[in-house]
Amino acid sequence: MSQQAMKIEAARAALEYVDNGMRLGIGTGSTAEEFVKLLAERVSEGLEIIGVPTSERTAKLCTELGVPLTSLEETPELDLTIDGADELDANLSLIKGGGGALLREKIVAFASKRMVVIADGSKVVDKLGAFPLPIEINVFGSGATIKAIEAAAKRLELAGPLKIRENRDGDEFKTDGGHLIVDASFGHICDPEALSNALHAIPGVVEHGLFIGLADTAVVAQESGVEIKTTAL
Ligand SMILES: O=C(CO)[C@H](O)[C@H](O)COP(=O)(O)O
Repeated sequence: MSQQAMKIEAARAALEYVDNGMRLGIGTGSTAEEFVKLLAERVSEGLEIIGVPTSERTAKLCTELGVPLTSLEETPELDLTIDGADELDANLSLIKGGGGALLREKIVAFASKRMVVIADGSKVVDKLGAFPLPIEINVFGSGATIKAIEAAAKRLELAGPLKIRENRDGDEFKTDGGHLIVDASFGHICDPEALSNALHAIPGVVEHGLFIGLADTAVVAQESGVEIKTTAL
């Protein structure tokens, strides 16, 4: 099965968690897009849900496909968020933000009673960190913030290149909120919680892509079929 086919299988299996009347957080990325397409089919057949998109990109796709949308201003509490991930470990701690939507994704997941992650098997790791950790930073003072991130990482015995993300045309990538993304190639992160706390202590860091204690279920598509991973909340 191709990776794309596995993404579709994970997205399809995640539909099982969606009930009529739910207020849904809707993720960003290629796996989440497969979920939106399948969700739109169910909506056209009569499923009644309302969704909060985690990016402008997801909002556009939902609107094109007829998935009804709301905002966290109108609907501040959600029943379920379904979203992809760049990496997930056995505790269902995640690295997210490969698509640059980590801030809205984290706000939406935090506003949800549950978060279900959809992924193909390549995203499952023993230790987080082979995928560079996306860190969203304010444009103001970005140089000082990057220095502070380096220093915080050093205190945790982490090191590695920090790279400001660029668009295909070589310009600085800007998030939907107008911030920069720094991709931090720290390698294996032995204590994700300590790194999370250290990054949150830096004023210029808006948010980071470590999602700890947010996901309770992962729907992972492998060659052999779909596997459900859960964590006791
Ligand atoms: O965090 C994300 C976007 O910010 C995505 O969920 C993550 O990058 C996974 O994307 P894909 O499903 O395309 O592999």
